Amino acid sequence: MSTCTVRVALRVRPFLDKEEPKSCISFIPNQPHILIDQNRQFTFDHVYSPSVSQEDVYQSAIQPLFDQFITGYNATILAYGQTGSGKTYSMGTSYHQQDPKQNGIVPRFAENLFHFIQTQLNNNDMTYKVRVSFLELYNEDIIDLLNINNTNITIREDVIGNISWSGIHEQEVKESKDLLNCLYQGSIARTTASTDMNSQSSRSHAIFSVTLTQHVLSSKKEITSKFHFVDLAGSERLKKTNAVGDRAREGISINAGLLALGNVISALSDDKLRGQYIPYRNSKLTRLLQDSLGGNSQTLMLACVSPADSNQHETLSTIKYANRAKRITNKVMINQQQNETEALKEQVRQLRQELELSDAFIKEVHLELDELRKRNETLEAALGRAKLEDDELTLVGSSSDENNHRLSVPVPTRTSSSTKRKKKSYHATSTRKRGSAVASDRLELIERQKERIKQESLLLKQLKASKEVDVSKLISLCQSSIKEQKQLIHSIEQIPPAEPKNKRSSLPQPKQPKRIPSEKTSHRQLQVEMDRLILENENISAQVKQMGLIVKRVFSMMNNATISIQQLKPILNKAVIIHNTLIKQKTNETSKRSSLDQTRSAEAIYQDILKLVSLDHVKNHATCAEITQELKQKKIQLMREQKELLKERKEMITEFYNDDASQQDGQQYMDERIDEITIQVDYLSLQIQELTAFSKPSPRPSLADLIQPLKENELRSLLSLVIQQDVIRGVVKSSMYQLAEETLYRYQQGFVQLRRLEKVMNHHILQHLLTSPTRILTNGLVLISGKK
Ligand SMILES: Nc1ncnc2c1ncn2[C@@H]1O[C@H](COP(=O)(O)OP(=O)(O)OP(=O)(O)O)[C@@H](O)[C@H]1O
Repeated sequence: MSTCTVRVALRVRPFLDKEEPKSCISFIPNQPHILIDQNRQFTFDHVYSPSVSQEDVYQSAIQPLFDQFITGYNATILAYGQTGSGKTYSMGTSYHQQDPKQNGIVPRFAENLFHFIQTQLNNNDMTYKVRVSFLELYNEDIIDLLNINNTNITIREDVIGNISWSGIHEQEVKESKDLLNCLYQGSIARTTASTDMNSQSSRSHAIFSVTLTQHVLSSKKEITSKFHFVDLAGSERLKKTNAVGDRAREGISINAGLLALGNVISALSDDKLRGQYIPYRNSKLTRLLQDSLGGNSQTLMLACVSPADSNQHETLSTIKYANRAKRITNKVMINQQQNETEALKEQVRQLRQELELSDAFIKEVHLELDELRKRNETLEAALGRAKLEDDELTLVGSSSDENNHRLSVPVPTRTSSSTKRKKKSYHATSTRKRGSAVASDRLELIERQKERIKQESLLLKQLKASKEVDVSKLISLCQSSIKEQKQLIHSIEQIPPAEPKNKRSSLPQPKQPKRIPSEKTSHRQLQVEMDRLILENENISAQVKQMGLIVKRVFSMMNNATISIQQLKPILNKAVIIHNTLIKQKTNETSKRSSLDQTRSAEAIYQDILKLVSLDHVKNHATCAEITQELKQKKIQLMREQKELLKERKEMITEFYNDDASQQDGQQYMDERIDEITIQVDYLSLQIQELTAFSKPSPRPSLADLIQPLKENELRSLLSLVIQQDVIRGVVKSSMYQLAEETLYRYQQGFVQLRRLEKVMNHHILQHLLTSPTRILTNGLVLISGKK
């Protein structure tokens, strides 16, 4: 594995007819630098002026990536820039150019790739397979542009962190023409619309991917590499495009995605943040591009800008964005799949390595265990001595049991030898009891240790005999062994100080016999060790607490509005699927005219119910209300911040009134920050709107209202369903109600789905249905059927 930084190319398009030819950018001949606004200089890997041809761009920036791609490395080109800045033109992902000179990157790449494969035809040891896919990310929905009906796309991350998209339709292509056909077909399906800034503006992010699999027949090696061509939607400012309605909504979603991408780029390019949490999961765009940013891919950012003075703000913003991306480092490797023998050899090598590690580890454990045994022995000896000494002290310092209890002023007396014996045996018993409890704990731990060592040896023997062995089990055994050893130390060190000390405190203290220095040392050592353990314990607790805080933060992040909406989405999608199935079945039934009316009105009711369930009840769900509340608060907070910033901006401008450069800098920063916050506020407004939209309509039809106008047979359809599901549970047969079985089945299916969702949100509606007048009818019907 090697590392490489993200390369950045800046391309300045020519002026468009509608633009006043006043430029905000100047170039330094033969140097990859640009000057914007006369005084701000930026340097990139490549800088292309408007006169640079498509061919030159390809040769200088893309060809090196292509060369890496055919060697087995993943590659990505990210076209970024404001709307109308030339991203699609440069990538060639949308237009079928009449003039081949105008061909963009993808058509040139296709030519290049199949030319390469052609040149390899003489090599009988190699076979090549090319597959393409085309994804669109529109309003946070992933759309498969080569199979619009495909809704199964998921993003996965494997154990070593590689990202793959599964479920996407991949089309195998045999020649350049096929590849371009897929590109054009997908481009047609891509969402474009006219905005004030571009008559053919891409309103979504699009990723066209080419996968090359090279098969080496002799060694059965397989090398698979992917090339992603990412055409990001325009990074326009909403105000500037005069976008309203759906366009504004798209704009917010686009900007939110780009903002998340910007945050990932910032996190990856900030040296201080390197190795820390990268917010890939904040949007689908960043999740899809995770490998291309900081992952296993050679990446080129193609930053497209307009030279027009009127676009200076956006141009500068794009340049700054690209400037940050320069600092990202990716970790790249050839994606090679070995044949089975090689894979097994590799596995054996890894196992050997693990075995060596385990061996060393077990040796260490044994050494530690020996050490512990020795310490245990020393401590036991010390304990024995302490016990003896305590017994002696007790004998010297206390009177008989009787005297102890009877005398208010205890008189130290010299005890007879029989009392002494009694006393000695009493204390010996109590100390023994205490000691034996601790000792039995310790013995148990030692026994367990022995047992574990046996198990470890067995596993080791198996390992040596090359039998299949669970290395992780071995490691876990060793780990628990260490844990128990710690417990053992703890148990040894936890032996309470001799109890008589406390007893003696209320009695006149006899003269303490001199302690042997070695014991003092051992007690001191014990104390030091205990202090160390306490400190260690405190440290661990602090770490656990910190982890807890992090987990809490992650949970709270996961609980944010976007994710909650996403959690709700599948539920709503299910409702849509049920609805679609109904419509499909309805069209199949057109011949059955007699049942059509009934189907239609029952279906309308069913749809209304779905609406109530999927929208109203979702919106009114407690969690949803909480989220809405949180969002509202967040919005208020952001609006406050927005207000503060505006104030700050005003003050700053006044403060730097005499200093043009500082004034512009401050204004620029503030504008960007305000933009970011505006995007967030817009986004939140939209979410709040979505969440609250359906709780407003008045008067809202209740289920009773819905059921009221039903004809008898329609009511029966609905009732039979309720009866089937909730009351009789299959005892009453559908034929009793003269319902076409198909109709009943259909409704049943629908309600089964609703029933599944009941736990989440649907309780009220079913409750209502069962307690409404239908309940009485239901009971009546049940009575009639005589099957109560
Ligand atoms: N280097 C260039 N040479 C000639 N014409 C260009 C160049 N770059 C862009 N254009 C023209 O500028 C217009 C806008 O370009 P394009 O549609 O590629 O922008 P975009 O960045 O993809 O916009 P959006 O994000 O809205 O899709 C098109 O008419 C295109 O032909």
